[in-house]
Amino acid sequence: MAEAYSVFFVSPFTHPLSIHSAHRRKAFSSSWAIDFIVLPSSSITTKVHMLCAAISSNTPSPGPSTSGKRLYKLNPEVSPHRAVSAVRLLRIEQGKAFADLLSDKGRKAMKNEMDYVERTLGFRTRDLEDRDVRLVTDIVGGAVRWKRYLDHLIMCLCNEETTFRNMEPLLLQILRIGFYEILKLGMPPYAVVDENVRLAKVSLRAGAGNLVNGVMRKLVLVKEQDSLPLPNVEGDERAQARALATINSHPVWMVRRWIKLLGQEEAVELMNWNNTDPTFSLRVSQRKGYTRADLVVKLNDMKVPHELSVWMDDFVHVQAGMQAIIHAGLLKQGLCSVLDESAGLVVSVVDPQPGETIIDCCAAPGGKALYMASKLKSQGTIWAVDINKGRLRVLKEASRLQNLDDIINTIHADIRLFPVNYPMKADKVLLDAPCSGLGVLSKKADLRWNRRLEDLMELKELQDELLDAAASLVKPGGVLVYSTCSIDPAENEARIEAFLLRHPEFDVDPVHRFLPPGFVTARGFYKSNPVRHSMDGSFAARLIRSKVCFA
Ligand SMILES: C[S@@+](CC[C@H](N)C(=O)[O-])C[C@H]1O[C@@H](n2cnc3c(N)ncnc32)[C@H](O)[C@@H]1O
Repeated sequence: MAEAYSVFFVSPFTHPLSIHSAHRRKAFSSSWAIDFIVLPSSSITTKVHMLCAAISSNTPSPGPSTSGKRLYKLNPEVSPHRAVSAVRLLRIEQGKAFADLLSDKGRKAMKNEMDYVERTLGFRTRDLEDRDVRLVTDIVGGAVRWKRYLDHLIMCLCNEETTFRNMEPLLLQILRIGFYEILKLGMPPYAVVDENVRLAKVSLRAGAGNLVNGVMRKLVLVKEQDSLPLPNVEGDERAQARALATINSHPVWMVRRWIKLLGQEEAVELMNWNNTDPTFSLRVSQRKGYTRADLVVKLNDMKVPHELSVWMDDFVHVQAGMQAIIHAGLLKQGLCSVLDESAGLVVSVVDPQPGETIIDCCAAPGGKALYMASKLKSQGTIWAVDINKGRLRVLKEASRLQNLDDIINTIHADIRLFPVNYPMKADKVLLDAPCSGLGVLSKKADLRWNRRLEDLMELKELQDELLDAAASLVKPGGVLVYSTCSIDPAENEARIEAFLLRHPEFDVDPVHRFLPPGFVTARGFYKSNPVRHSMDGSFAARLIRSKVCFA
């Protein structure tokens, strides 16, 4: 069993070596601070305790001490990425964290992660290095995406179904991590088993370690024999959907819906896309006098693998290395921003022109508002409205960073009440509506598990209300663009057809002249397909308000 380590504070008046000499072989100096030493708990003899007590009355007890230093329990035998991943997965399951990119966050966030480890597991590990952060990002994102698949295998390999059903949450996370590392990351199986057994033992108890050992060794065996217990895709439509949902780790309702809408082959391709590691696009901030060629030079210097967007002149597609981009400060300096190409194409549909007034009805955190503002070339105004104050603050800060704050005005409001309080009309109105996000499941690992079929129905009502409000802000002859990051027709085409019935003063303006042909539907709407276009799934309809007054 792994040994727990304790960190002892050494009085500034006593040299740590005096404790080293008291316990010569097993003690080593803490890497955090020169006034701490680390000792295996089992070797903390009375002699050491006495020595510690003698050298300083400041020796801290667990928790904050009067000297401001704390007694940490360090476990250097548990790998930091594994402890952090287990605790983060636990917090995601409890609804206390998102499975977002950990590598986006700075050092402070990493320290927070270790604080959670200490609070949850009762010890800290050594600090996370960059490599560990990347591993945590991969493991947390992957274990969340593959949850249904992993749980199915864990359940099959437990002796009793009840063992799985009654499994304590932390133990389940440890098994998910181990299964994911072996099955999807291809890590050396026996090393993974050993490490996960150790984590279960030190964070729970010996019996938990034995269970992890038994279940994971069975996994290694069935994997070697190429006989993973996965369901066959057979039976009626519901049974097939259930099997595909397990194999591809998605909720059954989504699979059934996609098979109905797209057919089985395309539904499986879509699930494969959702399960791949997300890639990102960067938009160059031309307002800062920066060109795509400048950005490419920087990315080459940083050895970040990238490709020029084939669809838009100011976009670069990045396969990996977001951490390096963030650390280099490119986003903070406002030289570029993260924006998926599919969102950029929505702005192409709006086609902002210098001198125009544009209302962005659901603007925060501002990806599209900022891009639209940069296209106005210092002439025109964007009214960026959003109901969420915090997200609006992010938009405001980004507009300042990108020198666009002379164009963008932020307004905190519910767009449904906005026309009453701000009786204005604009040349163009963009409604980027709240939606299910079914087009961005590769980027948002946990979203699939938080969505229900009923959400689509509830969102429809909100989308209709927002559309009615947005329509009243369009001047005669002006343009209304409705967009979502969903691939579901109920939130897209169906909303527009229902809107046109309620608003005969609007007509569809087909988007052919703004987009490459592969993105335009027969009805003249914009639609990106994750599998076909290797970007998020988005939708937009461009509608023109008649110049004639309707009664
Ligand atoms: C899809 S996001 C918008 C993304 C944004 N257009 C961008 O490009 O970054 C939807 C936004 O709608 C906002 N929202 C939801 N209900 C709203 C309402 N009644 N009035 C105004 N904004 C609302 C949410 O706060 C959220 O920021």
